[in-house]
Amino acid sequence: MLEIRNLSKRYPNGVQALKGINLTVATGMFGLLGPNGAGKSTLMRTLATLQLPDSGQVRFNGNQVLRQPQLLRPVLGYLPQDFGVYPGMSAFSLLEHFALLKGLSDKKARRRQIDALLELTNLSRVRNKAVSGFSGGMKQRFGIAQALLGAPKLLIVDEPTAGLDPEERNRFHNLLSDLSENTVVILSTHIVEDINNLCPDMAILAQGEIIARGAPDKLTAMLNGRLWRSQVEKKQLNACLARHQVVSHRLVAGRVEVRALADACPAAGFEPVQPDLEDAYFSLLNGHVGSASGPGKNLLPETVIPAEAS
Ligand SMILES: Nc1ncnc2c1ncn2[C@@H]1O[C@H](COP(=O)(O)OP(=O)(O)OP(=O)(O)O)[C@@H](O)[C@H]1O
Repeated sequence: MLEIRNLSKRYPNGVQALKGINLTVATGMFGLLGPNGAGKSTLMRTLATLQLPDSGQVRFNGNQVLRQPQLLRPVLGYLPQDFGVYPGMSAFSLLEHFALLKGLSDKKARRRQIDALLELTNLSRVRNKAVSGFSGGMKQRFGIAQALLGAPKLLIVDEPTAGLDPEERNRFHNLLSDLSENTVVILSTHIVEDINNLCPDMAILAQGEIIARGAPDKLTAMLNGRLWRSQVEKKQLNACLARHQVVSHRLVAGRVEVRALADACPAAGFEPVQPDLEDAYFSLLNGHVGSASGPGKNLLPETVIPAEAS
């Protein structure tokens, strides 16, 4: 169990990256979804004990992580957004190097674990090849192998599928999903589909605040019966944006598909549409529905669990 209480961080340039974050995360896959600059990496680095917040507490299985990071590190796996590798070092040698740094001192046990992780991440075939020459997908799988050294109980993965092709992404998802059975896995991403596919529980982070928390289908359900779709010409888009509560718009075969929120059909040409997580995400981000303090506060449905009370 991971407990985050009142976590705040302001960088020296004045940016307030985290504003009193409260979250409790149990074993399984937890998605942290947010746009660029929301504060996801700041939160991930703080949980990984790589940087300190200005205030707040983090506890993992009862231990105070910020005060005693040495208690978390042996059971922590972290895959950062970008990680460098020593040029020319093979996958095996690099894993051995990380394993030693992680304190896996028994040579036989260490090598057994490295072999198993290379197998798990489908890298046995290239174990003696330089990681610096790997494709993006292979590098990410190597990243997860190093994060899994020491069989972590808390696994933090920051934007893991950016740049992966669909096949690699699928493989990576399956791997994460298998791992989450007895581990707290926190997946931070701006890719809604990744969260939808993988996470039974999630939170949305925007401008350093948790604006919603709950199961993806519960967050989506708050839009049931209130989402409408229409296709308009590009030149009509601005008028449509001005007139309706537009959640999103995208080009479909040269025309613009507009999705809007309304309690009843907003205009001729609109038809009801089944909401998905992306609709819920945009609605919450734009304040059409959601957070207790946001612009849509009077629309707060019971299914959206706002940020936990401090
Ligand atoms: N070392 C730093 N010094 C100053 N400002 C920073 C630093 N790191 C991050 N920030 C700022 O803090 C805010 C949150 O950044 P952070 O990288 O945590 O967000 P993010 O959600 O991970 O975004 P992205 O998806 O783009 O990586 C941003 O405004 C960013 O510019």
